[in-house]
Amino acid sequence: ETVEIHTFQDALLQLSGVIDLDGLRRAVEEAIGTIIPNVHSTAVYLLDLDSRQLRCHGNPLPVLPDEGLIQEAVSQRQCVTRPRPPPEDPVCRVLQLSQCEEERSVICYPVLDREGSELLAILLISCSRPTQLHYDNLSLLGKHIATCYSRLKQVQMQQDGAMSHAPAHRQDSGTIDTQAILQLCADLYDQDAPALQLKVIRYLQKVTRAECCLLLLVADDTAEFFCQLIGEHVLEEEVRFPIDQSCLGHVVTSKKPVTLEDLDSKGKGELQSLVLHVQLGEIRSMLCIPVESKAAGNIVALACVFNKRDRLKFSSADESQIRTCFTYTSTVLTSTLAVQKERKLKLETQSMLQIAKNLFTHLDDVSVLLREIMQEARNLTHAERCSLFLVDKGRRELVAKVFDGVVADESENMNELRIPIDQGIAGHVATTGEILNIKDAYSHPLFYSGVDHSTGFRTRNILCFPIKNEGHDSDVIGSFLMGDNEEIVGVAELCNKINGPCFSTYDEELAQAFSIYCGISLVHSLLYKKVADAQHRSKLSNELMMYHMKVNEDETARLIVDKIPEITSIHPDVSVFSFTPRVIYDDQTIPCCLAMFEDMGMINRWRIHKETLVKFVLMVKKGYRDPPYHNWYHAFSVSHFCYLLYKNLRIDQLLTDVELFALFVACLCHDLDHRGTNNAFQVSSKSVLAALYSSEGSVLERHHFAQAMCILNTEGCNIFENLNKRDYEQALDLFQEIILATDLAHHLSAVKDLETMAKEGYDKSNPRCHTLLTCLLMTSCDLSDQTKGWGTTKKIAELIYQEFFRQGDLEKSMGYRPHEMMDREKAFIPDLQISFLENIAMPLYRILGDLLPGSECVYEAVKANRDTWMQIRETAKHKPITHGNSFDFFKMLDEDDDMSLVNNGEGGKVNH
Ligand SMILES: Nc1nc2c(ncn2[C@@H]2O[C@@H]3COP(=O)(O)O[C@H]3[C@H]2O)c(=O)[nH]1
Ligand SMILES: [Zn+2]
Repeated sequence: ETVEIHTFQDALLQLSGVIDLDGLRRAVEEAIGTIIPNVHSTAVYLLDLDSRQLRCHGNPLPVLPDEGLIQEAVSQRQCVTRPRPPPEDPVCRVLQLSQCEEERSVICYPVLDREGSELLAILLISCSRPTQLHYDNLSLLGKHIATCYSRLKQVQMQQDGAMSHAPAHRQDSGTIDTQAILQLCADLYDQDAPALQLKVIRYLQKVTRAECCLLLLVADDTAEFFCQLIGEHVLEEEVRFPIDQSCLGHVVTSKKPVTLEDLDSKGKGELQSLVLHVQLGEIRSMLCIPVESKAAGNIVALACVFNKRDRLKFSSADESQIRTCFTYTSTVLTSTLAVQKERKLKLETQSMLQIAKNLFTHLDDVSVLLREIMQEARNLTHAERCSLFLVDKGRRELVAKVFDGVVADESENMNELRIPIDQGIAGHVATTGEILNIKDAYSHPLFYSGVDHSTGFRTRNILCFPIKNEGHDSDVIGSFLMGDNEEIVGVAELCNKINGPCFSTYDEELAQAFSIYCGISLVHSLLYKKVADAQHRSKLSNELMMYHMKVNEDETARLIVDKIPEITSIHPDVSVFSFTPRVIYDDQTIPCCLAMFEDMGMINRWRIHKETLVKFVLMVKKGYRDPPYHNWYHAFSVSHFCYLLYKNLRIDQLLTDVELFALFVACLCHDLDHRGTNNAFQVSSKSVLAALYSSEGSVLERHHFAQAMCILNTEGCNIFENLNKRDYEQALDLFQEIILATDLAHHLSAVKDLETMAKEGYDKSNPRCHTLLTCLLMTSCDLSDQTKGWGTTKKIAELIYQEFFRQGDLEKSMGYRPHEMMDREKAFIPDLQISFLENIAMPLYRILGDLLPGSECVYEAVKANRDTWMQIRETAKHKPITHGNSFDFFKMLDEDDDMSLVNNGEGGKVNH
């Protein structure tokens, strides 16, 4: 697209250089070729200046035929397009169309003069499928043709006049040499504005016999003069200065010429310094003529000629020479300048894009990013050096991050360059937020030459600009608050303009744009670093944890090699509800877990590698700490109860495979890394876990889940790894949901719904029923110690209260008053247990019994334990508690074990 636009622009520029109708015709034909890529043939008829006929030199029909399609367009004075004109239409002959080329359209485009009255040209084009863009470009071309045509007409009229009134080749400065000016026009084909101006300047120097000519161009947008050449000397960097501060400024408004005599000494001085670049010597004479744009009527440039040769003064003849010259050249000049401006803009946009690209590619390294940005800034503004300081809010200092284009090495913090925030030029910019463009550093009151003295560098001029953070969290980086959300995060300094006297307003604009990019990049990069750091830290702590959880390699190897035992070989009663897994020895718990996975068909169903499973279960076991109750034995017995449900109640017919799998794995993991204190304690003691999770509730349960995920994410431990994507996502979601449901608070909030479900019956097609049932089963597993014989129940109560009282003691030491249940001075265990069983456990297993016939015995076992507690309460009433320690109660119970009343023969066997 852009390539086409450029060639079209070039084609239009060609138009301004033509000097006769044939040239115009050729240029137009070429332009049409760039507008419409698939043009087949064209014919351009132009109004002949002498015969006043529309003619096309070299065409089979040199005079425009007045019939058919052409006649239509001419009479309507509008563009006409026909898909397939009949062969007898003369347009076919003009365009040399044969009948076979049927898919071609013919465009007949009339070009009118600028007033819209006279027909100047007819463009005939045969092409396939023209688009709106083509028509728009044709209309643009038409306007250029009209301009060019009127210019040619004027040239011819003057030529005729010159021919008849004056000898053609006299180099007298009083007469206009039309041949020379025509030659100049023909030469103005350059696309490069300085080259073009050079030709005009040489011409003017010659015809006015001036030693030097200067073109001051007007930049409307910034109200500046700019100048790309002085005499024949092309400047490396254009010179710019404000129009209203120049002695020639009023020429722009008055549109009247000015001579040296009209200027005061200050004005003369200004001009003298302007021509310093060329060896001109003292200015003796000068003539300045405003150049007016033909289109808009505003002043587009000033042409100044200096020092007429032979010590003469410039005359009105010189004035008319200059004016005539610009009659023909101003259009070309302005359009070339416009093209050049566009190019410069394009370059700027490209470098900005480059920076934006850098912003993303170097986001991970702030120092590289800063260096890249500053280098780009330095290149664009042609600065010798660049530095960047960041604000250290705490110390109220500026810290050099990039100095003289070199990134400050972070390891050499000792030599870090720091300056007070309110000193020097950088300090001023940092505190005021203003951009400073200092033309002469040593004469500036804020400049501190100390750095120059120590580095040996000589600072001439400085462009210093602030870097602002707009609308970001100021905690991210140390920034200096300016009020109104505007913060200064740093200061950038560019030193010594390379190819010019000082930094221009154009450089200031660039700096402004850079400032924004720098701000965005910095803030984002630092944010990124913060996030990346946090990620690293969490990864590190995870690694550390996993390192300490490292399982015994011999044990792992043995378990992998050994066959998974038959579940019944663990214990013959392993599948009956009354069996308590706590009688299984510690070294048999892992084989038992493997056997349960195997017996439930999960290893096969989920394609779990034996090695992975072994590692996983070992890691889980290691993931438990050793508080009295919430230890690995708890997790193991909870999982065993899940196995019992599967074996005795056929829950696999109510739940999906994934749900069952997730439930069993959740049982194993549900209390991982329990610290023997409850959720309330985490919050009141402001533990790290509370800091992480208290806003979402179920603090411990969230931690148990997070720990479980750490294990799953450990190399070679993910037992879910072979699930397909859908099952995998579902399994993890369920896994989380079930672990979170082990918070008794969650269970209590669901009791109503559970009772309703028990009454209405389980609906396998209702997802809510699935959720409720899995939660119910999970809680049933969690409290399953209560479903065993008295010996277990008694032992568990001992463990639980040991844990509870430890928490109570801790709370007391921290100055809090513990809950009665956790206060060894206040708790009355039989009451508490009866209350727990009646309010929580019995209703729970009641619902289970109602939903799943076959679990009635479970409820009955809980009830029996409750009854035993009631009997004990009666006996205990007659025995006072010693030393105010409730825990001594268990000593008393043990002594009473002889009383066959409470001994069902299991008591002595429970190990854990
Ligand atoms: N008072 C009392 N609470 C129990 C008993 N068994 C389990 N719990 C509580 O029930 C909770 C179930 O979830 P947790 O394992 O996190 O913590 C458990 C204990 O707080 C018990 O025998 N007595
Ligand atoms: Zn538990």
